[in-house]
Amino acid sequence: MIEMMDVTKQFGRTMALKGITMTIEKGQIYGFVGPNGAGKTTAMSILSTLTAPTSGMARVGGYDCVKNPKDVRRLIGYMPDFFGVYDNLTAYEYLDFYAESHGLPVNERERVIPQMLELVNLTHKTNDYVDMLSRGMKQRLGLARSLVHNPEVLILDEPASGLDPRARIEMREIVKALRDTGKTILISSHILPELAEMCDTIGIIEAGQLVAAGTVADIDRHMRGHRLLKIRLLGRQAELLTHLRAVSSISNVVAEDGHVIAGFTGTDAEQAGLLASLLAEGYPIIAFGETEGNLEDIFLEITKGVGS
Ligand SMILES: Nc1ncnc2c1ncn2[C@@H]1O[C@H](COP(=O)(O)OP(=O)(O)OP(=O)(O)O)[C@@H](O)[C@H]1O
Repeated sequence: MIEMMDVTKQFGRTMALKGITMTIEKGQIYGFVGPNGAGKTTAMSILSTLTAPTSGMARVGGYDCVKNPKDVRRLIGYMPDFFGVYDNLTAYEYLDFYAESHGLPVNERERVIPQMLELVNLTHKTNDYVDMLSRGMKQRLGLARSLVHNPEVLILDEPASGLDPRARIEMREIVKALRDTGKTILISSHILPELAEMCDTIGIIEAGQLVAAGTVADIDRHMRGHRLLKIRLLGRQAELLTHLRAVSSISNVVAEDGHVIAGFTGTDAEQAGLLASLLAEGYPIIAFGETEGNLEDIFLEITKGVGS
């Protein structure tokens, strides 16, 4: 349903995208995760036909985003990360304005808009002015706006940004409900565990490149052989940090909550050897093992903070 083939985008001297290739099947929910400036918004705005790629090809529903933008726009609902709202319109009028601009006739608008307001839990705000709504409500109204023409594909750029935990959960539940209606969804977020729960596939993007993509389990597998060791000891922590930083199979050594965490690329036997050597050096170790990589750890391991 969504395809990008070696897409690049250059803004002046900045290469915002350096060759992104990805496919999203119909009915899938795909999560883009990446640090600030990674290129998520740029990729989404290319798919939404608002930005032309410098090279490569982007298609939605088989239509080329550059050659057939009207066909693409009919198929997609785009919720940008920042969107203006009109101060002197009510929630109903706001949606009516967008529905009309999509060419929906009056009777259709009268049918659809209350449904959209209900979907995003804003029925009670139907006649309230948009600028009086809370941030979470405005985000939900923005989502409703992207849905008024019943698009098959949704492109949601950080729909939960700036929301409190309850509003995030509400937004997540709405996105899941939309997934259950069979829509294909591309969503970006910094909220990694939420994406893991919602998405079929996660793409980790950094400095304009897709550095890993697959199911959460795939990405985890990709990271095997790059396990995280967690060591707890009674003293000599600073000394251990220096010691580990000099070991070639170890990277990213940090002290965290009374533990030492280190990336390790060695084999099981080498891991056993490392423990034996640390004990032989007299380090007072009380726990030594691998930590379960959650999505947050995996993300931090894969991305090194380039370009953020
Ligand atoms: N219109 C533009 N003109 C110049 N540079 C741009 C423009 N839009 C984006 N960029 C640059 O392209 C890079 C990617 O930006 P983009 O907004 O796509 O990242 P992002 O992953 O969405 O980040 P964030 O999480 O902060 O929204 C950044 O270096 C940004 O400064």
